[in-house]
Amino acid sequence: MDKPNQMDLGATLEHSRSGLRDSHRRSLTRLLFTVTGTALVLFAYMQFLAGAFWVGGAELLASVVLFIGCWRLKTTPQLQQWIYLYLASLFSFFLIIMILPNASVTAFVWVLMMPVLAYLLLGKHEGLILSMPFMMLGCYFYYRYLGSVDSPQVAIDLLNMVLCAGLMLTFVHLYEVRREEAESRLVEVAQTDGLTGLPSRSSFQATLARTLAESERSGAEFALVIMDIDHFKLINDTLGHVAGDKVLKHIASRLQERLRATDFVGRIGGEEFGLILRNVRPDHAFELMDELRQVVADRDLRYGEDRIRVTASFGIAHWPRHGHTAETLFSMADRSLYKGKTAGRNCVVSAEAPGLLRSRDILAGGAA
Ligand SMILES: Nc1nc2c(ncn2[C@@H]2O[C@H](COP(=O)(O)OP(=O)(O)OP(=O)(O)O)[C@@H](O)[C@H]2O)c(=O)[nH]1
Repeated sequence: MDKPNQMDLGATLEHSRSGLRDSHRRSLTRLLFTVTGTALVLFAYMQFLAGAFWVGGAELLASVVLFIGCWRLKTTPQLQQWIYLYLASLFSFFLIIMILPNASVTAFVWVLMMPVLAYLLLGKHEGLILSMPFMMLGCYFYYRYLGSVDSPQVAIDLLNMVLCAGLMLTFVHLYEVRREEAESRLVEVAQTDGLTGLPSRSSFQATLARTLAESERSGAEFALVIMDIDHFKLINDTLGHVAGDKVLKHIASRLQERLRATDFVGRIGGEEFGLILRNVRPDHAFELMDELRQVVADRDLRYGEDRIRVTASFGIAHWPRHGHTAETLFSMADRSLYKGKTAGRNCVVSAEAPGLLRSRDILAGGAA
């Protein structure tokens, strides 16, 4: 049962990460548009002073487009297209100022800026694909600018440029690879419970929110279950916290073993687990959880000379019958769990209104 949970967690992580990336890239791109637009106004002014009216006019026009873009970038869904358009135009502009008849040698320093901008805004794959051809063209234009490579001094100049550009691209690429790895690791740690390896509370809540949104669209029913180990404090107090930790891991494995591929389980508190059972009717959810309750109660855990046997109580709330929001469903499931605890534990209670649907043991009056 590892796979479905990892898939769900992966999707949740990816969603939150891309959300972060999107807002970060949006503000970074807006900043770059503002800086480039302002710089172009200054360049246009100087071009007008120098009498190059058509170049100045073009730069002024480009700055107007950038300022409009800066405003549009706040909300546009076409962020990627804007970034591509910006980078391709900017890099082309760099190349044009390199091949102008009276080009300054300093124009070629922009070749080194290409990978920095492309990787910042597009990431490692698309950044590499976009910056590499422009950088190669920039180096070629530098070679043309130098004329024939007929002296060691000219060869050194060319080598300086090519080596510097190659190293810049390599280092920016390596940095981005390491940064992405570190980011993935960090998000994974934040979203996973360190003890059981199950998704953490925040990951569970994100999956619940996504499941709710999907169900609102498709109408597919689902159940939210809160499971709590009975008298867990007693295990800690009598056998120690190491034994308590082993029990938590043991329970996490049982839950993962028994659930279906479409279900989701996370550790939402100390000895509390949350389950999302998708596409399930209330009576089936109840039966499934009662089976699980039986499995937990029947399978004991070896701990040195001891054998630990635990039971758990389950509270179920069903969408849409018991609520439409995560808060309502949580509180309904919690209330059912509390009823189960006060009714003797080792039972499943569903938030069925107006009556109370309880597991067979409780109905028979024989809770363990
Ligand atoms: N070993 C261990 N214990 C934990 C962990 N997290 C919480 N606990 C303990 O879990 C216990 C929970 O106790 P209670 O909330 O009183 O619940 P309970 O003893 O299970 O009683 P009922 O829920 O009423 O059946 C506390 O003693 C916590 O210290 C953990 O990660 N490891």
